[in-house]
Order: sequence, then structure tokens, then C-alpha cells
Amino acid sequence: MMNKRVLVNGACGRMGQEVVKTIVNDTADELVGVCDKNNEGKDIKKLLSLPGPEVIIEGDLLSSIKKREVDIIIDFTTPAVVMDNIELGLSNGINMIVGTTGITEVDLQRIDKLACDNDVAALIIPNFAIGAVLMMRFAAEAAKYLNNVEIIELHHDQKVDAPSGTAVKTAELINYNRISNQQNNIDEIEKLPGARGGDSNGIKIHSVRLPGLIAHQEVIYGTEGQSLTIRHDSYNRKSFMPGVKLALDKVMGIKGLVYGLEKVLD
Ligand SMILES: NC(=O)C1=CN([C@@H]2O[C@H](COP(=O)(O)OP(=O)(O)OC[C@H]3O[C@@H](n4cnc5c(N)ncnc54)[C@H](OP(=O)(O)O)[C@@H]3O)[C@@H](O)[C@H]2O)C=CC1
Ligand SMILES: O=C(O)C1=N[C@H](C(=O)O)C[C@H](O)C1
Repeated sequence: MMNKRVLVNGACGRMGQEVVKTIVNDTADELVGVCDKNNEGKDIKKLLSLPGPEVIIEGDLLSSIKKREVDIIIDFTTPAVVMDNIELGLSNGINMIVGTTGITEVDLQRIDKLACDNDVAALIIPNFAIGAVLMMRFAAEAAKYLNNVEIIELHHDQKVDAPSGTAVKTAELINYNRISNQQNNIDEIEKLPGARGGDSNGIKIHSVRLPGLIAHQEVIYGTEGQSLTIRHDSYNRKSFMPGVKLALDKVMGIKGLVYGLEKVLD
């Protein structure tokens, strides 16, 4: 297969920078474009001390894809703009790999239709870390046998959205497998609003935001006399890169929506 021509959107962000480095240093794919609200007109390779011909940061995704051939857009921007980016990419016949969070169930249906109509792929991946994908898988497996569960997700204090996309996806996977979404708790009085966390179809999600953290999650099951904790920790953003490379390897053979890296893992 020919080298794929990749554009990274949100290239100056924490994840975007790591993705740019990965494409340039660790894949045969070609970085043909980079977009971001910041550093417009500057050479991203110079900013990140990367080898090879310059790739200039552009501010407008549409004009950027009109200027060149792009096979894949990788998006790590923000929840506020991600749907516009996806719609723009797919309707222009470009495959999308999306790590940005904040995509709803209704959005997913629209994305699938747009991808199918345009004969391209939309990989919407809440977490690219292989360990996190396994954590979600094991949590979903435990739901077949244990019913009472809560999720604690812990992230750095620069994260804009809560709960995390990973926690939302974990709750969905658990709910798909568990026999009942009724837990044993009595009627509770929440004396401090929010003290019991957010409710995702009967599963409580607690979001911790602190400096020093990157991305962590615990799924805690409890039953008579025992508990089971399934925990994953990302200690740096390199932890997401094998998953990004896997998505790059798989994307060209897919048409329509893929929601979650587990769908392309095996
Ligand atoms: N799926 C996964 O495995 C992972 C997903 N994420 C998710 O990825 C997203 C990005 O995270 P992170 O890299 O930490 O965030 P950052 O804020 O560090 O990066 C986002 C970048 O996108 C820029 N940006 C904002 N709006 C636009 C736009 N319209 N067009 C182009 N660029 C834009 C931002 O600029 P500015 O700062 O000026 O707004 C910033 O440079 C989040 O939703 C996060 O939850 C994060 C880690 C792993
Ligand atoms: O913002 C982050 O950092 C992360 N976002 C994703 C999420 O919301 O689940 C993935 C990972 O947890 C890191």
C-alpha cells in the first residue's frame, strides 16, 4: 500500500504534537499538512525539532484540504469544534481518525451516515492506549458477573471536559453487558450537590482533575465481602501512540463508523 497522506488537526496541542512526532519519526506515512489555531505560518517541524522539509501550520482546515491531496485527517482539537471538523473531512471524502472527546450518541449516528455516504472511514476512538482498551474490555467482562459498580477517572487539570470520553465509553460497555442497571444503594441524600458523581444510565462517574496527573481510570465493582478494582494509568502521551499507529494501519480498509479501538484491535 502507498504511503498515506496525513493531516493533523490540533497539531500544536499536547496530543497533536505527539502525533506529529510519531508520524514523522515512526511511520512510513507522509505528514502533508498541519492545522491549529496557534502558530499559524510557522514550520511545525522546526518547532518540534523534526527532520525533513517544512510543514507550515495553517489556521483553516477547509482551505488546507483544498490545497493538497489528503487521505486521512487525525483530529485532536476540542469538544466544541470536533463535529464541524468531522463533517468537513467526511463530506470532502477524507478518512477521519478522531481522538477528540465530547461526541454524543446522536453525533455517532450522523458520523456513520456521512462516512458511508462518502465511502470513507470515521474512526472515533475515546482512548488510544492499548491498556485502557483492555481495562474497558475487562470491566465489561466483569459486568456479566457483578452488578454494583462505580467509575473514578483522574486527569490533568487542563482537561476541559468531564467526564472523560473513556469513562463514558466504559459505562456504555458495562451497561451493554450487565443484567440490571439497578444498584443496591438506598435512596440517598446528596447534601453537597455532585457528591455522588455524574450518573451514566445508573453508573456513577467521578471526575478528579489535578496537576501531575495525565490520564487514569479505576472501575470498582463491589459485592458482599469483596471488591474488584480494574485500573489503567497513562503516565505520558506516548502511551497513546501505538493505538494511533494501529488506527493509521487499519483506516484505509474501513467504510463507515468505528467507535472504539477495540473494534480494530484483534
Ligand atoms: N483518544 C485519546 O486517546 C485521547 C484523547 N484526548 C482528547 O483529545 C483532545 C485534545 O486533547 P489535548 O491535546 O490534551 O488538548 P490541547 O488543548 O492541548 O490541544 C488541542 C489543540 O487544538 C487547538 N484547536 C482548538 N480549536 C481548534 C480548531 N477549530 N482548529 C484547529 N485547532 C484547534 C487548540 O488551540 P487552543 O489551545 O488555542 O484552543 C490546541 O492547540 C481532547 O478532547 C482530549 O480529551 C487526549 C488524549 C488522548
Ligand atoms: O484529555 C485527556 O487527556 C484525555 N482524554 C481522553 C478522554 O477524555 O477519555 C482520553 C484520555 O483519558 C486522555
